[in-house]
Amino acid sequence: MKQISTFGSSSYQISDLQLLRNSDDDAAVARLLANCPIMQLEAEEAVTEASRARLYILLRGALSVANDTRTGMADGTISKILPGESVGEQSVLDEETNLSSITALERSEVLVVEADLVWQLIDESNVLARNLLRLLSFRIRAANAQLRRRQKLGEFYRQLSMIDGLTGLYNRAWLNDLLPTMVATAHGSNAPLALIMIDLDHFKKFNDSHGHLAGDEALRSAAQVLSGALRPTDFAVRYGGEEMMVLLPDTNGKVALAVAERLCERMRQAEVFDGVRAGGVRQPLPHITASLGVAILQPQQSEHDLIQAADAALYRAKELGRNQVAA
Ligand SMILES: Nc1nc2c(ncn2[C@@H]2O[C@H](COP(=O)(O)OP(=O)(O)OP(=O)(O)O)[C@@H](O)[C@H]2O)c(=O)[nH]1
Repeated sequence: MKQISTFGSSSYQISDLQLLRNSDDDAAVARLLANCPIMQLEAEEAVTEASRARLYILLRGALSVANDTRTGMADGTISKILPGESVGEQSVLDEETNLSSITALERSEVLVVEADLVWQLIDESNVLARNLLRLLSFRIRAANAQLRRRQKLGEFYRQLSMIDGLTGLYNRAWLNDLLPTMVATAHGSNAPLALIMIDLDHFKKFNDSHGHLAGDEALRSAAQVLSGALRPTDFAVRYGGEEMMVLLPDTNGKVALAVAERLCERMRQAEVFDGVRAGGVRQPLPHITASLGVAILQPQQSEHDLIQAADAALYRAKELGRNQVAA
């Protein structure tokens, strides 16, 4: 980076500098800038002493600015600065180190304005203050818009991380997040909460006989039975390998048992097909069955104990011969 002239001895005009455009008195502003150096950078050359609080106004070429490279706040944003635009306003206003790293994308010429002079310009000509306010307001709006986009994206990924990839049901992370709240809500409002634990029968044998991929298809069919048979206020969760769970808010024991019976029947009737074969023909596989255990949240009961109660009921259904419901 080498000095090639000063603003006063160059042919650049105040109108070339966005931050100083539309002043009442260009000549007065030009006088203040007269001794400011114009530095030349070769392509890929970095601005030296970029950390000093200074204003850099690009006159020719293009700069790349990577934000906040050393604070850990770096968000990977890289901006391209074009002639007339500036870098470093924020650090001058904050009287802090400039944490951007500035590099020339091609041979460039940069006007360097020291922080003291920026303040003098603000004091003596309100054009800089006015343009700075406009610029900062634009940046706040852009930053807010970016923040909103990121929040949306974050929420999207958060929700995605709560869904089981194979079945599309909620996963264990969702359960850990939501069940304590559901239990607390039920206790708080004295409303019943039912939990049905579902486990496919002899699933190991199914896998062994038809292959793991067919087993996956069976899990998907079972999940479809659950999602297709529930009210919008109910939730179906893949609890573990071939264990699933249904949560029914505002549902008493009698109704929960009826729902479990319905699920058991639909599970029995669900068709499972092999994966797509050559020629597109999908082979039907033997039907799967499931055992279901029903539990209703008792006063003072924790979510952990509620799950255990449903698990114990499921165990009884298995003991009684599988393909049935127990409470
Ligand atoms: N295909 C497939 N199989 C799975 C998946 N998760 C767990 N399994 C299988 O599910 C089987 C569960 O077997 P077990 O726990 O012995 O129970 P089971 O054979 O269903 O017998 P019972 O529950 O007593 O009726 C195991 O063979 C697991 O490998 C999965 O995502 N896909």
